[in-house]
Amino acid sequence: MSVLKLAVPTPLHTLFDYLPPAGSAEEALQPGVRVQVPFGRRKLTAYLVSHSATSDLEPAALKAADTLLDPQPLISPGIVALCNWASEYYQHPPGEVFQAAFPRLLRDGKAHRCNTVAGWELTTRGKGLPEGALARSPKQAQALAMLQREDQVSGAQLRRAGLGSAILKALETKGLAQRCEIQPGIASPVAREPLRPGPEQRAVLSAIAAAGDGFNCHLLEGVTGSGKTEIYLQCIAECLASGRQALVLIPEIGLTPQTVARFSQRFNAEITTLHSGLGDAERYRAWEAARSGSAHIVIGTRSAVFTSLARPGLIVVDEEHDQSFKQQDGFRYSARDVAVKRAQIENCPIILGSATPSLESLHNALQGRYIHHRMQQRAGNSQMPALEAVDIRKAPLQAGLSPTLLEAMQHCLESGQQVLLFLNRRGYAPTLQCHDCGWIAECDHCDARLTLHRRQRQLRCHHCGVSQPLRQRCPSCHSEQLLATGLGTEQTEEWLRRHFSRWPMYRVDSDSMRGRESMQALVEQIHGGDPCILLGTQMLTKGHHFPAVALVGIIDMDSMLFSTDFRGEERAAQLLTQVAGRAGRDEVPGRVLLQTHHPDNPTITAMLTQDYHHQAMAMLARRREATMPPLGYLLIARSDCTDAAAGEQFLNRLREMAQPHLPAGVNVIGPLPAPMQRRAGRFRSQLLVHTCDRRLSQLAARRLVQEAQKLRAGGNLSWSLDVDPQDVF
Ligand SMILES: Nc1ncnc2c1ncn2[C@@H]1O[C@H](COP(=O)(O)OP(=O)(O)OP(=O)(O)O)[C@@H](O)[C@H]1O
Ligand SMILES: [Zn+2]
Repeated sequence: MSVLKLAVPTPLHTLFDYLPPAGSAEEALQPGVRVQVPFGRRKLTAYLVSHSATSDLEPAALKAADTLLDPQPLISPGIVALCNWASEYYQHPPGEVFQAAFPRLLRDGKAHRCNTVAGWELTTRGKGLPEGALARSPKQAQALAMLQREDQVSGAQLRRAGLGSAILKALETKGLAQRCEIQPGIASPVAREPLRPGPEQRAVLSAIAAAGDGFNCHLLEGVTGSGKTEIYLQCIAECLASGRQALVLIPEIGLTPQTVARFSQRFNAEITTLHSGLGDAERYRAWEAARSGSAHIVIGTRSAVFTSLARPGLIVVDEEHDQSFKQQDGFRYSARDVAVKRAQIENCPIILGSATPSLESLHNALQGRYIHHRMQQRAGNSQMPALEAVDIRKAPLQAGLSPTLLEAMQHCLESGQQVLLFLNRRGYAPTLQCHDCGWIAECDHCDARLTLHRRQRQLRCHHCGVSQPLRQRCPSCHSEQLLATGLGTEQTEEWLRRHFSRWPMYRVDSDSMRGRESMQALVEQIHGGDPCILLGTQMLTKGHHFPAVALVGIIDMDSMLFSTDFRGEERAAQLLTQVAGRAGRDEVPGRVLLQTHHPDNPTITAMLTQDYHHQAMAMLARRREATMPPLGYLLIARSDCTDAAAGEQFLNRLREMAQPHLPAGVNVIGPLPAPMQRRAGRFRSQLLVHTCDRRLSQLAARRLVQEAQKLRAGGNLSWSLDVDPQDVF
């Protein structure tokens, strides 16, 4: 008897046993094929993981799968292995993990169709003809010559050459040509002239080449503007030349148009993009191009890491430190870490690139697990910008801007350059308060204040999305003295529009930049190089290359200090280095002004006196002392419930049940309320598990999930386990 072990998309942490569908051939049942199964009263699309000779179920209880949906697996054995690994490592239900490897239409059980194009090729007989044959019918001779030159030619290509189907049919009748299906773009891609690498780039390129095309993880730590993208491009050119595909992961959708443009300028190749902005049909087509091998380069955000490739040859993770690589709900995985595992499984090299590498990757590089490459100079003739703190204690601020910053802006704009201002808070003001009684506008569903959005005359919660009309009076004492306190981008924008009206001003945050097109249009404007003011949140900082920006102003540096999370200082240093790195990327030298009330704060002095690498080394030493990641391992079990007490009770029970099975060295802390305990009307608590050993951490993760499943969380309580969480407090 053969029993199928299936990953069925349910929240259960197990594979399910089914008998093969009636009449299905044994050899068709390969890992990775989709199978439709009866599940309760529903029909679900499941994925075959493995076979077994036996089942723990009684033979009578074993159901047969309904139908085999694919004649052969649509995902490669590497992706099957990757999903199995991820399900185990992240302790996430296998069915949901396998879903990540398929586009929605296929998850829903739709039949698979290739993106093929109808075309023609020569038969064996046709191939045997000498060049210049069929001279008596010139059109047929022309078609023959074309088919001899290129193995396969699409119908459209032939028609463009004036060769209609009648001519091809004539060749078919003579037994010289036959119809075929061609995968578009399969022709070999051509790389256009690369830039001449500088000395540092040359060293990196030859070190990467020397490591070979088997698995190796390269950490490319290169200061902002050092030309990391050029390294990716040249490595991709090598990969394509050897007939393989490259997968490039980037942090955010906002970056796609620019990145894709840089790649398509360099390569005459099929480039496909995968990101959350695609509709189901588009996503399916892009996925199919990657899977079938017709796309040479696949560029995508987080979830693209699970996309099957026909001939994987290289993986690049750009801005590898970026938090958006971590999925924060449902299947909580780190796309960067999954990518490294994938490269190992597929036995291909991977490049993790950043000016501000995560402490995890840096640690791995220092331990010798990754090959470490550094570039400390900017590419071409540009220099690293100069950083200065602006002490704003007692300074008269206008919309958050000090006289020093205003003067620098004026000077920069008048000399024809662009200014970039960074303020990581959207809206007009983060707080609305009654001056007479002290009432503060708070969200009814979250432990959070409402942000004032003045233009829309709304109060909005940035955590649950709820909004309400702006009130005229305090609901508590009816006073009209409502004060907007604190500063958001909308407020600074309003002021700048009045006082710097000579220059165009662009606000870039998730309120003003809805959709990919708006960002793309703006990027083009900025590249035009005319003087202007850019004001934005971190959306503006990520990886953009704006050659004309000469001044960067960090309006509220202090909001980046004093985080309680253990990753707080790492994030602040990364963000600041990235923002500062937008300045002076061309010939004009850059200047960065940091406005602060705490000029002597150690984070600020470190920023001013050391580069990111040195700060990171000091942070790593502190992590080592505290045995925190990457020198310790964390898990968080979370509960989420409309009833605060029930959630905490659940975690208490979980702790009691798991504790006796946990070996020494596993420390369980909590349950404690989550940092923002109430969010969108639900109360969140958490249990923190700390160990100094990855094996122990994995053991604890398995045990927690086992016990949590026994607890059968009922009603509206849900729980989750987060392996290698991003935030703790
Ligand atoms: N070898 C080279 N010769 C001349 N110019 C180069 C060279 N390499 C890169 N550049 C140019 O330097 C600029 C910065 O390069 P790039 O954007 O790749 O840097 P980066 O390291 O990716 O920066 P960031 O981390 O800030 O995104 C680009 O305009 C690029 O064209
Ligand atoms: Zn809310």
